Amino acid sequence: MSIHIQNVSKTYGQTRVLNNISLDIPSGELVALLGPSGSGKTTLLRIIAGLEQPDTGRVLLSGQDATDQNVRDREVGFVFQHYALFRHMTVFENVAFGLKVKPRSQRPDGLIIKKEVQRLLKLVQLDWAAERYPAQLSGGQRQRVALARALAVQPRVLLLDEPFGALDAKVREELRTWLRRLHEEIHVTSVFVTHDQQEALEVASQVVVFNEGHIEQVGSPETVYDKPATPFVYHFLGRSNTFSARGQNGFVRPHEFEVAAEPAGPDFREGRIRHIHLIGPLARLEVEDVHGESTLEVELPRTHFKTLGLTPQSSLFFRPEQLTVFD
Ligand SMILES: Nc1ncnc2c1ncn2[C@@H]1O[C@H](COP(=O)(O)OP(=O)(O)OP(=O)(O)O)[C@@H](O)[C@H]1O
Repeated sequence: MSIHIQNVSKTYGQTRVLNNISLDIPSGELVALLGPSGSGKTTLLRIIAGLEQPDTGRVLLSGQDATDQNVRDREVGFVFQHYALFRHMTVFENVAFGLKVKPRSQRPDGLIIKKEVQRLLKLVQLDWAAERYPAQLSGGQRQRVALARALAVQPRVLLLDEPFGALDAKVREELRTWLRRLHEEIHVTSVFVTHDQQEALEVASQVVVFNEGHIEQVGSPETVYDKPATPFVYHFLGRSNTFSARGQNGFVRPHEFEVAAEPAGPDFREGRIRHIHLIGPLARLEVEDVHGESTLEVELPRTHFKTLGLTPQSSLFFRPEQLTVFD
């Protein structure tokens, strides 16, 4: 199902939370709403769901105006950060819930419900846990149950609000890959809210970057990272240094420096290493620009770092491989 947001604004008290937002989400996409805390992502998600009304503007689902449509009639599935599973019900009963509470005329019979729940539990790789209670599962497993439960009613769109927000880093990473694969399998239009750049870039087919109630840029993960439309997008998507070269002011990412232990050419600058952080396969260096009086962050593969034989206080020669300049 496609989603069209047209000129949506929303104000709470004195605060304009969404400022004339327009956004088209084609059917079958997996879209990330990415932005800092308070930028309006959740509010937009709730407006798409029908849990919140926009002050102005419209929401079209499959081309039909749904602005005044009830939540129940929109056929959306919801997954929140804090898995709101029923604690007194087994995993099976949790997933079956949405089907069992349907009006009698639409309710599938018991055997069909059973088959459907088994299919969904297989899809989220939890068929072995059907008889367990939520308390007997890990956080990541509970989120997968929540997803299976949301899918049970065959939503036309799946809305996820920081679905992995409460989980630890390793589990988050596993679930990202898992969500992307699941989406490839079921292809339901999905929108998820995150403030984690890595998560958005890894999982989504399209990323929508929010800032203070407006959209800064919409594009594929490659586009928003490689061709940021604004300085805000550039800074939000990764670490950056302010840099001037040949009379131009711009930005350089820490990994975009060419580095050497000796002067290696006329446009190399000299710096002094202040700190060395070894982070897994990377070496992150804090480097004081000898002439510029600024501190820069320089990142290079740890193997390369080793071959240079650098120590704290050594000199380092560097030049940007590219300078990103905004007009
Ligand atoms: N029901 C409400 N009443 C009043 N203010 C609200 C309400 N809901 C949200 N806000 C305010 O609207 C702004 C945007 O909130 P929203 O939850 O959409 O942001 P967000 O980008 O999703 O942030 P986060 O990542 O922290 O959830 C915030 O300043 C928030 O305090």
